[in-house]
Amino acid sequence: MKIEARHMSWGVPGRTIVREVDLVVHPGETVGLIGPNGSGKSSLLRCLAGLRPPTGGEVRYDGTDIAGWPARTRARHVAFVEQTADTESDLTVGEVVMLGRTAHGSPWRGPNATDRAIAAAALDRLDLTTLADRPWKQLSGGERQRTHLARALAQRTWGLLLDEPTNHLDVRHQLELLELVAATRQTVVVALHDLALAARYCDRLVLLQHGAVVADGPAERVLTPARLREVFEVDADVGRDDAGRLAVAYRGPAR
Ligand SMILES: Nc1ncnc2c1ncn2[C@@H]1O[C@H](COP(=O)(O)OP(=O)(O)OP(=O)(O)O)[C@@H](O)[C@H]1O
Repeated sequence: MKIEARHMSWGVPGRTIVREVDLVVHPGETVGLIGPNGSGKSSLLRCLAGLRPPTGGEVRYDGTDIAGWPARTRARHVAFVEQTADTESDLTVGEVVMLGRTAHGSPWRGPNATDRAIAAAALDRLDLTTLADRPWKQLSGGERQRTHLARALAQRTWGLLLDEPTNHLDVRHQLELLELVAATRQTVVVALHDLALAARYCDRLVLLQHGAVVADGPAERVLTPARLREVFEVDADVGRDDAGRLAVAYRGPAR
């Protein structure tokens, strides 16, 4: 599925937060959304998910403007894992993952055998099978984050939008999650703070500054020392490690 923003803006009264973004994410592509705190990554993802109607321009799925689409229709196209998740629910991990099937079933019946099999596979993929019966609110931050990704996978959509999915994860789970994301045939937009991981696992990087796209392309073109200084306000060396992967070494905050 192709996900597109066309001259898309979003804001609150008196303030434009996402500015005339033009973005095309091709079917199967993994695009990394990077930018400093407050640059508009979460806001843009919420617009792409259809949770915030743009104040200008359009969001399109496979060329169709999604304005006015019911939530259930959107949920059959795109799964969204937000940065902050509710902690008050009494559901078990398995039940949270089963929520991913809601958009596919009839509201008058519970999950069927197919739903159960899909949810079990998603739990297994995120290494959560042994936690399936645990109350979700008792989990650690990283376990909760993996549960939300499992819920999103159980949704079986062609689009996947992820807002900093690695921020609570230990190193092994970060790498496993990003390998999974990079390997999926889904169209993915993932906001990431770790620039080296973004460079390694994404096909392309889109850099936001003050709500506008200031660079869009392969990591080696986007992550230049000059741009890291200008946008992230850090002095950094960008090179290649022994395996040929892009490496970013920070010297410190720009002075
Ligand atoms: N509903 C809102 N009302 C007012 N301001 C908002 C609203 N949502 C976001 N903002 C502001 O818009 C800016 C962009 O926020 P957003 O969360 O999109 O940034 P971000 O790039 O995801 O940041 P971070 O890296 O810190 O998660 C911030 O200054 C934020 O305070």
